[in-house]
Amino acid sequence: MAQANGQPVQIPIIDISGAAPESQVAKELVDAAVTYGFVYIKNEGKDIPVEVIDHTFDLSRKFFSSPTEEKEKCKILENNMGWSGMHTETLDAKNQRVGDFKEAMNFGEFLNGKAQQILPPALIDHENDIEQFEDYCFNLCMKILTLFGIGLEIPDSAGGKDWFASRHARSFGPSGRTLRILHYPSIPEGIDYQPEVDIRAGAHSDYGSITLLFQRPGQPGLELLPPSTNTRREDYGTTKNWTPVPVLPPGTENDPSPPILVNIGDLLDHWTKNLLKSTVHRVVFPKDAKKGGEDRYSIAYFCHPASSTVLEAVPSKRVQDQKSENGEATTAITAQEHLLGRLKASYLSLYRDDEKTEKIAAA
Ligand SMILES: O=C(O)CCC(=O)C(=O)O
Ligand SMILES: [Fe+2]
Repeated sequence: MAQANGQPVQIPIIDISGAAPESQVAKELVDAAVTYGFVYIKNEGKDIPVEVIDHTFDLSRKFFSSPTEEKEKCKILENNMGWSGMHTETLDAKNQRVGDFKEAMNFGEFLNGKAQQILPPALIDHENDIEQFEDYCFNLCMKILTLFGIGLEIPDSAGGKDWFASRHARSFGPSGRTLRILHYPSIPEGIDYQPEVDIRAGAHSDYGSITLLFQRPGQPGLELLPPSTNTRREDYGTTKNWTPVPVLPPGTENDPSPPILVNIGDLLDHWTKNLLKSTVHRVVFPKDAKKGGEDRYSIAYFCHPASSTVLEAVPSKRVQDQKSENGEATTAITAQEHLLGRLKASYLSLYRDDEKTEKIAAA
């Protein structure tokens, strides 16, 4: 396993399919979230059928190989839905020379099975499939959030195991939930590629409560900074603490599909007073990238509580015993305020004025 600061980093692989007692699984999940902010969920197709995942990757390939003029028709808007082309995002502007070597397509929430955005020609006939995949992801997130309720020992009198999950329920209204397909091309011939500064997705942490990440065998590139290394942002470009996150960690090589990675986002980190860690990660080119190599495709599902959720104190002793970063009680803001704060910090030019901010909030 890869080393960071001399310490082996071994992200746990957890089977949540019911083979092990729930309380044990919940404890392992919380421990992984506290130590690494990342955990692998063993994937034997019980929560999301393997063919559904494979089909979504097929659709992703179909979309990204469609003509640019078609993709332009669904260009990303201030509501965070749509297509963003190569180099349009720069996730770690301090340490990057050019924008990310990636293109992505964001799907916002579906309403009664219908997308609330323009779908590109390549996907227009697959609205149901995409909605079905989104639904599987949502249900898996609810299961994981329930396990967090158990693992953090929220008393039944305070809402118990449903405490987190219920605040994510669709019936509570809109949320920042986003399904994102990503394509990282291999390096085109003749480009002035500089491995020290050119990166597929710059260092960042995710914004929501939890993220699901689907990867493909033979398409590595994800790396994380273990929270224990306390790496400073200004050192992201040079630090040796970056640790590869393999697509197929030992023991999963023969599974029907790679494990699904789950990572904690900034909102859940904030909500739990930094007990569960929102870990910085990035996507790099393979070491021999100059020789071409495979394109990388991944799918991320960013789960958020309902926008109106007040991020009040979590009724868990373990969370309450946690000192806030500034030593004071965390002010209760809403999920929506939290997301807007993070979006504004990252995409200042896009969220320049309050009018746009309100549009996003209403989305
Ligand atoms: O593509 C990946 O493996 C990671 C993507 C990611 O971190 C993100 O979109 O937030
Ligand atoms: Fe991410």
